[in-house]
Amino acid sequence: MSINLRTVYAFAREMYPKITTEPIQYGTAGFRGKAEFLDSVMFRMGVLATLRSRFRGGSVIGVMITASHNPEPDNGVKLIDPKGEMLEPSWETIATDLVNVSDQDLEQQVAKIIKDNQIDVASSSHVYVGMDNRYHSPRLLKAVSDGVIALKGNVREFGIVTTPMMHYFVVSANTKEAYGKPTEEGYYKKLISAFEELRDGCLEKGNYRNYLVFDGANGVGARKMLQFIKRMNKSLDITVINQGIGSGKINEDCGADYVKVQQRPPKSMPSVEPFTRCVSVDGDADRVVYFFTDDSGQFHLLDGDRIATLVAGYLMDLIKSCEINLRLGLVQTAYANGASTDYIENELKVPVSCVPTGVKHLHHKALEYDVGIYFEANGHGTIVFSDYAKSVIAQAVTTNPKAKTLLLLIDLINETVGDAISDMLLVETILNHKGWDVKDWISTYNDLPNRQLKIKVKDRNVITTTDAERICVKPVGLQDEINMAVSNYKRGRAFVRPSGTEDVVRVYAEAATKEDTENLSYEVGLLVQRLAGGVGPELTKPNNAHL
Ligand SMILES: CC(=O)N[C@H]1[C@@H](OP(=O)(O)O)O[C@H](CO)[C@@H](O)[C@@H]1O
Ligand SMILES: [Mg+2]
Repeated sequence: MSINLRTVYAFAREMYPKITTEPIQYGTAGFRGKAEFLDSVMFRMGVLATLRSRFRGGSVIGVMITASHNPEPDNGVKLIDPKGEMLEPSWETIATDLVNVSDQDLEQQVAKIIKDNQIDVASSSHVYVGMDNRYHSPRLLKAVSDGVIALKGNVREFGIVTTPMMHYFVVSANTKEAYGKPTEEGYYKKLISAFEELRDGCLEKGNYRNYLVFDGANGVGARKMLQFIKRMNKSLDITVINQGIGSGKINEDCGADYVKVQQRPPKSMPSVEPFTRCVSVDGDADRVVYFFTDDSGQFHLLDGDRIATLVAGYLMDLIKSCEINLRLGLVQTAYANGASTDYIENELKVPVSCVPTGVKHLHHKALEYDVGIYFEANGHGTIVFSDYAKSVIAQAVTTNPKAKTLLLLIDLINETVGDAISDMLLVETILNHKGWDVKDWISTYNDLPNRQLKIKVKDRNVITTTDAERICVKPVGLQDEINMAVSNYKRGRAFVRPSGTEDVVRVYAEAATKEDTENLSYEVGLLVQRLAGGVGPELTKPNNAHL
């Protein structure tokens, strides 16, 4: 097979010209931005995925087109490596360089990647591509596929799928189907069979009821949940809201990010019995949070930290009862509620570590344990089992029937990446086995009140951080001022960092009371505006501000 790089250049210039010189960076979760500027980025990512596949000996590389929790006009793209991990960091730089060169320099840049990485361009290449349900996604998917075709790679289009489904397809294909069948039906079948076997016909137990409300964020998660319901043997009774039909916009006033950050139910929430379990996922269904309203109308959130602690407690007990010895560990980020970290360390007595934001960091750290549980507070996470853990569990099944539950859990969990639907089915399994309702679940510890703010600044990269983003290094002096502010609040903690997905600086604050939290976040927000070049509107002063 011969490849003429001229064709790539001609293709790009004719069909996907670069229409902006604004630099774009491969961030926390790939490239993100306004959809109208992304055609050339998509074409080039198709090209890069093809090269990456050749570099990895013809293994399947995945490309997912989505902007996850971002508003509807945004879109984005991320690459999935052969084992289902996020793209290797050194290739993030290659990706950034490739999308930022001019059309004229594209041919030379592609040649450079081939040369630097000694890629055999005549070898075979396989790329899987999928997209969320944004109206501009089909156009962008075509651009990715054209990028693959320009380099004579093989492309398989999966249409509208969730991000975790794409990870599952890639791993299934690269393990020659040992992980599952790389099809939509294969995915449903794997999860549903494990879930139903774990229920074993027992749909309600103790305080656990079989009913829940599912907020699909008007995204792909809603569509897929409806497909799950069709295939499940009534093992869960689910009402799906924000299905993405009609006028609802993706993530607008609904979905996991809205519910977590605003700390309130989606605007379109129907009236339900107090204490009904409600679930919200984000636009590409890789995050999940639970929430409920009590009998006085008060909203309560059960976020990623709650899911992580529930899973850790349950798995620890189960492993113990199987009489096997496995090293279990939990990974969080700085956004984890301080009360959850205390609970993990002091009550569960499980080792816990803190890493920078972004699933790639959490996943990597979790691989150090036999059973590694990782969740971002926003509900993005999963559990990974080492090969050693899997063999010990498989061995235990021969002598202890309880180990069968562990084996089924491994099938239910999408180990490749955080998966909102798989995580939800896991939580439902655990609550069902324990006979727990949301009151039992939330009573394990009390969250510290917390608040996140987004601050607009001229250039968010003036902020740099260290110690898993908990300490701000630049601008000089900002951290000292934050420390001073924090010292005035009981159980106070605050940090700032530039977002990797939005053009904002994020402020996080927690403290013993809601009032203190509001004040602390406001104070730190003002500090960022003053010392890091704030350009946004004046911050709203909390009612009780003492400043
Ligand atoms: C505070 C927060 O929720 N940050 C999110 C958000 O990253 P930022 O870099 O903070 O924009 O999007 C990431 C991708 O979805 C997710 O991994 C991360 O947790
Ligand atoms: Mg997402």
